[in-house]
Amino acid sequence: MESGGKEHRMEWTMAPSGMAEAAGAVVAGLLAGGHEAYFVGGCLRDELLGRPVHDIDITTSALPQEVMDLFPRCVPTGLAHGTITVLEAGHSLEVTTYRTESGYADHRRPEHVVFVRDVREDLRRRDFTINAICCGLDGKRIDPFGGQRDLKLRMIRCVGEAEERFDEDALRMLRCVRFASVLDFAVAKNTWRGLLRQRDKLAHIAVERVRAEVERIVLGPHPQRGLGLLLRSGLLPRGKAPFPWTGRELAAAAARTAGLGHLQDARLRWALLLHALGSSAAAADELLRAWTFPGATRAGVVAVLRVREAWDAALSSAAPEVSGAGELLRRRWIAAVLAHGTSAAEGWLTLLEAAGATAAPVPGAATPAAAAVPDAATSGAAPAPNAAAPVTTSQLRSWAAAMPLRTLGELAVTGHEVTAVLDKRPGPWLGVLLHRLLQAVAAGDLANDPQSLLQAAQRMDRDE
Ligand SMILES: Nc1ccn([C@@H]2O[C@H](COP(=O)(O)OP(=O)(O)OP(=O)(O)O)[C@@H](O)[C@H]2O)c(=O)n1
Repeated sequence: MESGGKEHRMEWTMAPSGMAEAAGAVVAGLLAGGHEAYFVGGCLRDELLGRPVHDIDITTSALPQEVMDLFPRCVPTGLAHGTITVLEAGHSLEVTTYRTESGYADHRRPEHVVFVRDVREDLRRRDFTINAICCGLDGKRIDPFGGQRDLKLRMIRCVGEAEERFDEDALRMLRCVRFASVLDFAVAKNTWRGLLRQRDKLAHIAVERVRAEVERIVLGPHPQRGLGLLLRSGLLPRGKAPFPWTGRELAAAAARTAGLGHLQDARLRWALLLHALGSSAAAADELLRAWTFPGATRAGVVAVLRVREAWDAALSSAAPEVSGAGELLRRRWIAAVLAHGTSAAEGWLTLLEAAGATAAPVPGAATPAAAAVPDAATSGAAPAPNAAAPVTTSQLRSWAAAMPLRTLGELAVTGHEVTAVLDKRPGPWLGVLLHRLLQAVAAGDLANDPQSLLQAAQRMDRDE
């Protein structure tokens, strides 16, 4: 489709390269076909805010069939709701016919969609004023509900009656909290009141969709603000999603997670949150599964919490007054790194530092002398273990950095060589023995050469 957009005045500065041109070409094609067409929704909100634009949506007076006739390269992604995805210059652009909606029996999707001819009717059905602005190729905006004013005021406000908007689609309540959190906007009084009245209806929304919104809040730039709003909204405990905490527990956790926004790694944000909520690794695993998290994210979060549990157990077994407690802690830390991996161990230290930045109590830190305290200072060689001083995160990092190896594959002997020298058939004993060798080498007790390892294997087997 020809761009035909020489007089094109809508300037996109925040859209990925090529997307604005492709969207412009689609709008121009619709206009050339005798229809109305505008850029609409989140793309304009983000462009006006100077935030990255991810998709450019188009709204048009053309009926779905008319859109398909004009653009042969298209996919009828939501035909019943009037949405056609047009493929243009390598970009997918959603083109939706002006429509109104009614009869939201399940508080999720409209039962009836009526195609209309006036773009203002289409804007009226949208959730928030800041999402109900459209703009033509010529750069002229249509903004019947004061969306640009609300962008300036930094305000989330429903289009029309908030209660109605939330009743139509209960997910909009979480979108409201998400936009307020991510954009750091306030929520207009009437909108908030409507949300509080409708909050029970979130129970109608599928857990995946709830999770996706909560995820955007937790992983966004102002997670603390989002959590505070979630708490005040009372949305989550009423939702269908498994959410085992009381408001009081959530409030306590929110107070302990001020470092959340500083964590870059998504896995660590969830781990810190679950840590602050006092969730065990096993409970977190179950919860993240119920929340339909992808397996890799779940495993990453759980591994970090398992390091915490290993470290808690180490602290409670190594009372500072016991002689050699520092050395015991060093060995237990090394065992935790071996068992759960360097990345999870490093994640736990980063998390401790984020929690420590807010003076969060560290579970397991029963004896102040033996608590792991955040200490961002880098240090070179591992200092001599000293139980009389608190174990700092830099100390734990040094202990880990001094490990000569981390995996069984790095041992200078194979299982086959061990079974040969012991003249035994392989069995579960072999894994146990190899791990003991690994731990001994990692802790610096044993050299990683075949002779030392095979002698140690014979000793361990004898002492069995
Ligand atoms: N529950 C919803 C979801 C969307 N919309 C409307 O559809 C547009 C596009 O929705 P979507 O792509 O889901 O969200 P965006 O607003 O573009 O923002 P984001 O991508 O950040 O979710 C929104 O701007 C809004 O006008 C709505 O009214 N109600």
